[in-house]
Amino acid sequence: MQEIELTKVLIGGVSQNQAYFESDMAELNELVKANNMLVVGDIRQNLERAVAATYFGSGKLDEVRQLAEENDAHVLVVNDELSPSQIRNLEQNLKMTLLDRTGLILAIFANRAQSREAKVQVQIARLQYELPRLRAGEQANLMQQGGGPGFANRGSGETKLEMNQRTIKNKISQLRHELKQMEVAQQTKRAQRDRAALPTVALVGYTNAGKSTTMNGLLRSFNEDTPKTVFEQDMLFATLDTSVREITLPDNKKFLLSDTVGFINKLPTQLVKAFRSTLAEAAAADLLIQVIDFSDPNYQEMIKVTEKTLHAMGIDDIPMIYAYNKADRKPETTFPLQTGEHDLVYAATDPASLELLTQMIIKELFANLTKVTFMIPFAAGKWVDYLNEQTNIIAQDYTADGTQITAEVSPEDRQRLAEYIVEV
Ligand SMILES: Nc1nc2c(ncn2[C@@H]2O[C@H](COP(=O)(O)OP(=O)(O)OP(=O)(O)O)[C@@H](O)[C@H]2O)c(=O)[nH]1
Ligand SMILES: [Mg+2]
Repeated sequence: MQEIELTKVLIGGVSQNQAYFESDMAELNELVKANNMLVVGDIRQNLERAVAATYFGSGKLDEVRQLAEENDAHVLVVNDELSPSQIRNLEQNLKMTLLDRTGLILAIFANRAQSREAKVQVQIARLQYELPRLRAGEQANLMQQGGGPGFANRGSGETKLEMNQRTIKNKISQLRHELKQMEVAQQTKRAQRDRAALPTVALVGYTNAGKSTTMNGLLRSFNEDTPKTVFEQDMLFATLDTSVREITLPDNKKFLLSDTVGFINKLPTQLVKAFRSTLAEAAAADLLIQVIDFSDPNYQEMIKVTEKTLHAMGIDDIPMIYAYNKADRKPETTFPLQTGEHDLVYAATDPASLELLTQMIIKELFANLTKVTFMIPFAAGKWVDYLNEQTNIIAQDYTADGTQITAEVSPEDRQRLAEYIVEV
């Protein structure tokens, strides 16, 4: 197989003595890899604050220039979001292409987006990012993305830049409109599922924590025949779309499980907004499972980032299980182990762990089920089917008057079938 030549890049960051600077830079390295580029050098500077005009100080810039030359690198990726003028100044000063952390994350998302919805969301985020960063030379690029201005010559005094800004703004509102329509379709689907009254669980958490692996583990444990598994990979942002699957437990209890996009420190605000609808599944869930990479020394910071992001998306007040994953990578750690009412230490690849996680999910979702006996007349036979499909049947007898069924039911079902109750 032919080797693909990866673009060589330098990564750089200014540290203000932040506690998490090291792991932040390591993460930037992973992000660069996820964008199919190769890190050939690393530049760091300790400063009270980044230099307003050029991010790095002038001595550091000489160092960057030299390192770039030695390693034949033409791209510099920096660890923060830069202002448009910082990017311009640096590009002129270094004669290199500049990419900031936000631009890099947006590029990864753009490459990975699969569904139409994810693609539109990412495109909106990218256009919003580009809007204040427009330069005269970028017309061609925008025309390709935006499909042309479409409304030439509005007032002769207008500059090309303003024209372009209007083109982008127009494109953004057009895409938003498109997204809205997709959201309506999604909501309809969700409403249909709600009618089926299945409780829903959403896996959330930092990128690469093991959400998809946990989802696949649960699917394989219970749905042997058709494990429509999801994509899992040791790479940041492997998952960009929400996938929902139904899980049926051996006693016929059912719930919906969804896998969602991962979060990251300094997730571009444009993307936080853009992914609100992707995360609508999580917002509507009865239970969240926050998957945490317990083997990462930085896991506590990752929890904070996850909670901050959830909050920014308006996802609060949903019960949450804290699932400390990858315990198999910590030799001193016993697992599976429930360490609190809502906490467990586990490994997504270990069947006993998945069993414990399942027990905790059941406890949260089905605690309010009660055993009820119904007498369902033949004329209302559809409810016999319903109970057999949706609940755990304890006993079932066919009598001259109809079907007598004892089942574990939710308060909603109990109310729905109240007229047929003979015993509780
Ligand atoms: N050793 C070990 N590796 C795990 C475990 N769970 C997940 N992994 C690995 O961690 C990597 C990331 O797993 P994913 O399930 O793709 O992570 P994710 O949270 O879905 O990540 P994104 O979709 O990128 O947000 C993969 O290489 C998995 O094989 C575990 O329990 N133990
Ligand atoms: Mg995933």
